[in-house]
Amino acid sequence: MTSAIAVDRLEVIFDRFRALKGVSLDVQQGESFGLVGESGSGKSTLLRAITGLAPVASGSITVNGKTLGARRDKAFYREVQMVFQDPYGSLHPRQTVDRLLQEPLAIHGFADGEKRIERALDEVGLGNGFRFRYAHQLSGGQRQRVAIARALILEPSILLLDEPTSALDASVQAEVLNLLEEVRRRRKLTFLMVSHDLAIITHMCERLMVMQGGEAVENLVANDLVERRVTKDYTRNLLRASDGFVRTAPKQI
Ligand SMILES: Nc1ncnc2c1ncn2[C@@H]1O[C@H](COP(=O)(O)OP(=O)(O)OP(=O)(O)O)[C@@H](O)[C@H]1O
Repeated sequence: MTSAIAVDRLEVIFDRFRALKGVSLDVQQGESFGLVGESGSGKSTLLRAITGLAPVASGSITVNGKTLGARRDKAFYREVQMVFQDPYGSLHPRQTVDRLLQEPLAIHGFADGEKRIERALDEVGLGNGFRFRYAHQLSGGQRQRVAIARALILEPSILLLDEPTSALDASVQAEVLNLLEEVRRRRKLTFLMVSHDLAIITHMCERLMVMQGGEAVENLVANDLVERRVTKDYTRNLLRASDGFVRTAPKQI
């Protein structure tokens, strides 16, 4: 089967700083894959490199069988969409939900906007009643639902999720994670998801990669984390650091 995302020996260099030092990754179509690691390990940089927002020095990125060049074209954004951590920063507060959803449709020249907007709002559990509200009138969870609707409206096959719930309260977090999981099942999406919360990764992802200092430390299946079957001290320390995850995970998510 063609991989959804194949990253091969990717190097990202900011000025002289090597943020990614030859990282390789293979995510199957329909799979949910997690990236974990301490702050600064390069998780977001990897997502940003895939979307063309980080300076790739060498290596390759292949999406659904197509190796990407330096620029991302419109076709790429129909396949791959990103959801960011902060729904306050990623949505313009003085725009209506309708306007926020119209924007990608206009860029991509879709004629069936009405239908798509209704479907997307419905799918994220907001409904048409939210359509003419302003982003600043929404709660954090509602905003993140709008951000998800905006990502889905072009019907991508891959979502890159960068800490999509870490700015939300715990109860809202669980709702948004459940929504993402439902959407993934329904649309058979591929997820590549960054989280510092190992509980979230073990619940949402089938496999994961542990990163440190711009390198891959180890690749695991989610159950390895649950059963603490890890080979590297670094991963063991990550597990220890997120000790609460074992106690709270099963109920909350
Ligand atoms: N635009 C940039 N210019 C210079 N350095 C950058 C830039 N973006 C990221 N970096 C550096 O690259 C390294 C990796 O950053 P990245 O944001 O990918 O880490 P992360 O694992 O996602 O961390 P966090 O969990 O804190 O978000 C860090 O040392 C960061 O300072």
